[in-house]
Amino acid sequence: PSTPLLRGVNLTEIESLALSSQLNMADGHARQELTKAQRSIVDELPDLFAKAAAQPVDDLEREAHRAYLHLLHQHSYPTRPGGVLTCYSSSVAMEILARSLVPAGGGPVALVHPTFDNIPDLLRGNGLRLLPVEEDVLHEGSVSAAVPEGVRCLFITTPNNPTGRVLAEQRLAAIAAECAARDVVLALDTSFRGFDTRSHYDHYAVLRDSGCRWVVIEDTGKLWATLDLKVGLLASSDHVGLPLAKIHSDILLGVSPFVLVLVTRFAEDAAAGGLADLHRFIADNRALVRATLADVPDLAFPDGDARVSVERVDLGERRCLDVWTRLRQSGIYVLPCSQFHWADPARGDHSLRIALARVPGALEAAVRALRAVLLRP
Ligand SMILES: N=C(N)NC[C@@H](O)CC(=O)C(=O)O
Repeated sequence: PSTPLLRGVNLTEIESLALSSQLNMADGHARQELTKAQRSIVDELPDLFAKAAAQPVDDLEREAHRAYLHLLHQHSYPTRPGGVLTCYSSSVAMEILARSLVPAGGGPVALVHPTFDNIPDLLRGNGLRLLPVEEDVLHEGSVSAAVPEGVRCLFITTPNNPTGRVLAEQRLAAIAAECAARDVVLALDTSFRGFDTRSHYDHYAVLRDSGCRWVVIEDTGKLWATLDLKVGLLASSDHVGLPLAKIHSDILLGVSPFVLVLVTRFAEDAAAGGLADLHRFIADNRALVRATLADVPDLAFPDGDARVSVERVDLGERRCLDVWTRLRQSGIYVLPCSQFHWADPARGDHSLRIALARVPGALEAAVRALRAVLLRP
């Protein structure tokens, strides 16, 4: 049986246990130090606050969309009114999408497997049935297998969490064409795309050219240590045929213009070299984890070319719950992977996920403690 003690507990509940720990390597939020350039943005906050108060919020929203999406080379995003809805977080955007799919009727939602469990939880919480689509089926092989028969929507997290796997441009085009032919809504969660330049081809141009009905969820919250001051973006095709704007209005009037201005400034700094620096920072932290654990027997890193801000560790015969529990006794937190395998949790019972957007010193201390636990029988 899967890790019984964590049965019925979701990943976010496990992450919340770690929130006050100095050695929290659990959640995928950005908790590294601010760079010098980012600190100077924070020093400007009083002026940014005044700017946010003075300018029309429509302008600030358009500026934030453009700064963030152009940073990631997404030049063809929809600019029509309501084409990109701004939310407090990507999970709020996810909830709006899930609710909008319900009246559409039709079959289940096909969802990439594994992926972060709040996605299946939000979909199921709205009464939708789910069909898992394994990453290998999604990324390779016949396109018709990637779009199961009778589904109303195909939902893909790319880059995926926790694997970091990125949907290639040609594959996206092929899947989008299949969805167009079968009138299946294609939904992408691209929350981790900031870390991986392989996901910086213009997804919106590919989706637009395919003619399919599509939705994309973006998240500014994973990249910069802005204390979760962030926005989620809910972009959609003009013929998506889902009541996204209506449900969005049920949930919020709008996000804080102050957060919009902050996101714009961080995105501008990222475009001026900050994003490349962040990529190097995450790569160095990934190398630190792998070097520190290099001499531990019966251990592997299954996502060899991952670039996202998390790293999965395959524990061999060891059970993730045992390791997680022993680490927690020292106030150190990582994330067990069972719940990522939302359709078959046992497949995650022998792996952990380590957050990489952390202060290197803290990360090293946590991974050294993990090494000690793994070396002790
Ligand atoms: N709404 C939720 N559940 N938020 C948690 C999520 O942001 C954590 C995450 O995505 C990760 O740890 O990979």
